[in-house]
Amino acid sequence: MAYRRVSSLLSRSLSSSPVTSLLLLPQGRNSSCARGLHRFGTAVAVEEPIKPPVQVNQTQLLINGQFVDAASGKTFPTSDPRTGEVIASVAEGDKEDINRAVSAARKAFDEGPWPKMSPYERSKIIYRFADLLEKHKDELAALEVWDTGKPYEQVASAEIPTLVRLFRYYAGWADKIHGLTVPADGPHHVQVLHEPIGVAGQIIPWNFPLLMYVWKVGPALACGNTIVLKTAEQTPLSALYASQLFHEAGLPPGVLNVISGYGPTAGAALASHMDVDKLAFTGSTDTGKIVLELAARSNLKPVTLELGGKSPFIVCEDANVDRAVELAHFALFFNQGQCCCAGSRTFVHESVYDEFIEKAKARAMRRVVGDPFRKGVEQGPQIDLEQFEKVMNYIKAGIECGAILETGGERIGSKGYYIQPTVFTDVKDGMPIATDEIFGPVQSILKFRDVNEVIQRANATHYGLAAGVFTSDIDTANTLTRALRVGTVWVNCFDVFDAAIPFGGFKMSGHGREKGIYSLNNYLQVKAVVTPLKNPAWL
Ligand SMILES: NC(=O)c1ccc[n+]([C@@H]2O[C@H](COP(=O)([O-])OP(=O)(O)OC[C@H]3O[C@@H](n4cnc5c(N)ncnc54)[C@H](O)[C@@H]3O)[C@@H](O)[C@H]2O)c1
Repeated sequence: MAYRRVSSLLSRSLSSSPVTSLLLLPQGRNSSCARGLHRFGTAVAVEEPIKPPVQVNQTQLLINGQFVDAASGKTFPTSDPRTGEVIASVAEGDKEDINRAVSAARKAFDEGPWPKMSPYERSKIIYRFADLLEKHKDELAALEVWDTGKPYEQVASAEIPTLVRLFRYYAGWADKIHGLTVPADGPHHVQVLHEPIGVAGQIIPWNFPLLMYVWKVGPALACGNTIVLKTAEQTPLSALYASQLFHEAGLPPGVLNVISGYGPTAGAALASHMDVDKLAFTGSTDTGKIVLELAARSNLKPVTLELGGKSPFIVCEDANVDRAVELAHFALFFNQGQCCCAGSRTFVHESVYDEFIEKAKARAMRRVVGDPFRKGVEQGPQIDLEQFEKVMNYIKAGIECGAILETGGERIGSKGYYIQPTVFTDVKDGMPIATDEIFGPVQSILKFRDVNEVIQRANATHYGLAAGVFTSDIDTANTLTRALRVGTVWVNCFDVFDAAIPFGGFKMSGHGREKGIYSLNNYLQVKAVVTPLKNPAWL
């Protein structure tokens, strides 16, 4: 996912010349290669990794305002996706640590001061935290890049500013949340109070550790809740660093507890905890089903789910092909293809198909892959060996199913998890690369004939997270935006994320919406208070 800043980076790249002059182009391209036989050489990824300009200072669990070891004393490694080498050993939270964190959050909720504090005081603490994030943006960006492998420029110029903006957005909400009075039949005064829901359990994935952190923590704290957050085991570092800053900003102990650890232990303990009042989960659809069941089998806590996707990106016949190619490329390859809303089914109208695929292939071959700390790099490594192997298996499946491998398809180097930007054409709807979430730099291009056909094919999936529509015809745009069964449609743009725009899925892409005014409802209880009136309701 990206943000306004990413879109502005993109608009810049759309209007500027291609990045062929940058270093780190994939080497060894053979211009005489026939379709399907292009090979990227060893390239940049094998160079000596750049030393990250930051130290890891915080690896313990955050419980009740203190950094502590896991009760078991266990640790687990977090690794550098550029090399697979260990960055740090991190305290491994499990059920007992979740219990400790939930009781700290419970006490902080029941006894205060956070939910009982004036909303303006809460707002000021969140604003102070946003200022501290800005002050420490370089360390934060470096930690995020080291732990995730995403390009430094993306994190520094898009993700951190978005993180700060989102916390300011939620700081602004804190003192504007209020209930209603409603008219009732008869002499009754009816107030509808919007109260914090209580202790929020939150589980986040590894693809956007800091942005998932603010999507969860921002609205929950603005509404006056307390939190136990379980980070992804692949990327525990940035949330610990940020949460330390939150306490420097004045967050009371116990309000935000952060547990690093694995899903089936720490995550499952949180989802099934009897004292957690609400669960918010972002991750895969399979794990979403598990946590929903755990929530139901324990205390029926309400659950919001932000899950996977297989989003269509539809290029219509009237499209400016150059712009469509660039946008479709961005929609898929951004963040190494590791986006829940990646435009991973590129539907192209038959009248522009041939031109589109030649240009899409050329664009993928120009993609700059390398050490994410190096300036100008567009694509770093995949997050870990498991994801790397998953993506490589999908590439193999694409070839075996008869799709045409236009470019890419191989690992770059022998260290770390770099994969060549890969483009398949002649993809058919039933192929695994057209049905499954690959979560990697693999573009699948499908041909279509008319709008009704592409609507039916685009909707023929269990997912419903997002879609891109590229057309200059207002009627086509209106038809598609209404017909597509997804939570977000981007028309002639993609990955435009803004604090105020709700995000979430139809169908098996999830329940509920994050960001915007809708995200507050996830963290509020509605209480009706009815008192008799001596006089009629309206005098
Ligand atoms: N819709 C969105 O907003 C959005 C955003 C980002 C990522 N995602 C999705 O996330 C997935 C990638 O992330 P991932 O591989 O980390 O997903 P994942 O489901 O494997 O893990 C997500 C989180 O769930 C935890 N978890 C795993 N098993 C668990 C269990 N049994 N009980 C409780 N918690 C458990 C993990 O430790 C991690 O913190 C993709 O499918 C992607 O589409 C969705």
